Amino acid sequence: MTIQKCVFYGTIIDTPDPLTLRVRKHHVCVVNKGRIEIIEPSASRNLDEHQDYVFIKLSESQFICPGFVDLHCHAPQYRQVGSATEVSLLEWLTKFTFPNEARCSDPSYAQDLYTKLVSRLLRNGTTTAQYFATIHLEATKILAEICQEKGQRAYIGKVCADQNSPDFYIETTDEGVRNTEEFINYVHHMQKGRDIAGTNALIHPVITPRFIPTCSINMLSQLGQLAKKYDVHIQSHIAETADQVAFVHYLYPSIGDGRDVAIFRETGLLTNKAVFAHGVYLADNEVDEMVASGSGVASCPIANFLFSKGITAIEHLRRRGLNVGLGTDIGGAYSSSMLPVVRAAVFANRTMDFVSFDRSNATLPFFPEHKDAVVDFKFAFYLATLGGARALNIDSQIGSFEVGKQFDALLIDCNKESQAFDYWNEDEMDIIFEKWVNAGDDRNITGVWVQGVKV
Ligand SMILES: Nc1nc2[nH]cnc2c(=O)[nH]1
Ligand SMILES: [Zn+2]
Repeated sequence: MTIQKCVFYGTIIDTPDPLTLRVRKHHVCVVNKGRIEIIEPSASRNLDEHQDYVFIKLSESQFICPGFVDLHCHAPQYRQVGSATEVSLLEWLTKFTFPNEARCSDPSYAQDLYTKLVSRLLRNGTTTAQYFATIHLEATKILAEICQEKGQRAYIGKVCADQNSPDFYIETTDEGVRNTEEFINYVHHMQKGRDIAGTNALIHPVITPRFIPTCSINMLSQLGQLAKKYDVHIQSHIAETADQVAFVHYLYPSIGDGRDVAIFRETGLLTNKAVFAHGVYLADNEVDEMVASGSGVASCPIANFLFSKGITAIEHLRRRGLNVGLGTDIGGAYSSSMLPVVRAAVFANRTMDFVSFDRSNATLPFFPEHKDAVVDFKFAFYLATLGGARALNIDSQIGSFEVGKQFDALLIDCNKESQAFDYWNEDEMDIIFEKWVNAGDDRNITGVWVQGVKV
């Protein structure tokens, strides 16, 4: 991997906010040391001064757009993607997922699986991923090394679980906390001296209590202390299914109101660096508390259809001020590409309009009001790029194309022989983009850059 100085010339597309598809035709985007130096209409630019740069002229069917941010992905579950889609969450965990994740006690198994996963996600255009690994320190370090080597921006957590887990896949409180601290130090050490763009490291450690049922309060509190000591990111699951919410209340009825948000708050895990998956069954007062803490939600609409029997009410949450992005939730869900997740977010939120119709007596905790802006393809694309970056607190670095931001980008060609839809060159660029989002796939992704490096 070499650091490239590049000039892209052609169409640049991004979503600076949920309602705006910004299409900049006939522009130059100059990238140096991983960052965007210049974005300007090409007519105003004399390129002579960039003669030592690699010049990439896009054709009429091509554009560049931001790489995807997958906010919630279980790396070991890549082995089971596409299977076990017919059971409830708690059954799925005990029957399929815990035995599968336990296999990562073997480092060579993890090496092979994680190599396949990271290659696949990069091919699918995921330039940033937030990963749950497993309880195993060694395998989690392997995942960090693979992301670094392949050049994917990654937020990685060693999963913590000291209760309500099978004998073959559990750790003591001490092991979980000690190995989390060792992993944080390991990653911080890995990043020393690598800082290609002058600021951001590529790999980041994340404190990762699996979900409240598998963690003692002692473990959660010690993890909260680690989060404070190292000022690092946090991830877990929150308000995902009715069973899970009930289980948490049964375990910890007297900690706050016995619900996820209160317990994360009481244990120091509700911070502005925390991203929680799902958030389907959040009450409005809980949303407001999350907003005040600066934490965010990773909506995983495919998994929500399969497990949650509910929908993350994206626009409702956003309107209250919550940061929301999207996650594949590999492998509770069956897509390893963010494009089907974008489409599912549109479907799920569109569904709210008519599922709620004529159900005046039903209690629908997941969408208390539903007169919100439509989550359309551009809104969902925003969530999968800048929205996710914002939830991770790195929206000043990635997620859209601005001078000074790092260049995490995809080169999309909508006129490939093998692609899944047809190309008409009289279509406007915004239509071509929409068609790719709705009908395209990785066959259209002809280049992927992270921090200005082609990966
Ligand atoms: N979707 C999902 N929910 C969880 N809750 C606890 N663990 C998991 C998991 O692996 N996937
Ligand atoms: Zn998950």
